[in-house]
Amino acid sequence: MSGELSPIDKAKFVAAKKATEYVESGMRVGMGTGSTAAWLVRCLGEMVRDDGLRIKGVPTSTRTAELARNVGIEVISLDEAKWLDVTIDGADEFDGDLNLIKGGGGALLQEKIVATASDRMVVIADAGKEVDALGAFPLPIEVIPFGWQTTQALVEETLVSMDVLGRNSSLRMNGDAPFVTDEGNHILDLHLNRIGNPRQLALVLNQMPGVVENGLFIDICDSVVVGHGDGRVEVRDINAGTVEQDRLEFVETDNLFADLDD
Ligand SMILES: O=C(CO)[C@H](O)[C@H](O)COP(=O)(O)O
Repeated sequence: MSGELSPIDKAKFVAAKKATEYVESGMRVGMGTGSTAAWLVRCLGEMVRDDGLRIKGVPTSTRTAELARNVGIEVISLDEAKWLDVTIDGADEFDGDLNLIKGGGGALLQEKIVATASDRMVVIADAGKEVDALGAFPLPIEVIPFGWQTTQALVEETLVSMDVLGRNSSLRMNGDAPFVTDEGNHILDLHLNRIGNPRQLALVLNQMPGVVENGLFIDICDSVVVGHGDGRVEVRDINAGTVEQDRLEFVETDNLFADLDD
């Protein structure tokens, strides 16, 4: 790959690299979706090829499955794995209770199923993803295509009645057509600004007909590895707060960049 990585990509890389410490040979590993999770998959692929790491990976999207196979990770389905030792994934926002907004990449449904089927969920994120209160990032909800506009109206009406939303949601697009998830559904992005009670909102959303899943991950994440552009990383733990601070070097290897080559 030509050119220097941006500070944000370095931050994502060091978070991902640090999180590989949660992975040992023989484990079944859930692998997230997005640009940070892609660094994790590349790092694990390098360890499989160069260090003899033996893992079975369960991807959370077709994109991640393709990348994992390309870097030499054995890919199995969640039903083959049945239960996972650890899932490592990115996030769009995390708060002080390690609750998350996910789904910016549109893979929230598989991501939530996989994370919930894991002994441990580790989030990897650059420092800019940390917030006091969730909601500045638009909250994605996955809805079935049938009657999606009726579902959107129901969601908006309900949220207005809860004083959460001023009728501000949008259908996610992919060019001129609605974005379609791996499950064949659409995504509505809810522009909320600030979510006062994420736990209640997650429950309310999932009770609505037509809503398949929402991007609030409540009480699912166990640890967050926060990366900085200068190589510093911090590990936050749900029970123990910040448990570790470290600094990693960014080492460019051809293997790591194989899928990024022009
Ligand atoms: O939830 C996700 C995909 O559905 C991603 O983890 C989230 O959008 C973060 O992505 P990135 O690492 O590219 O910032």
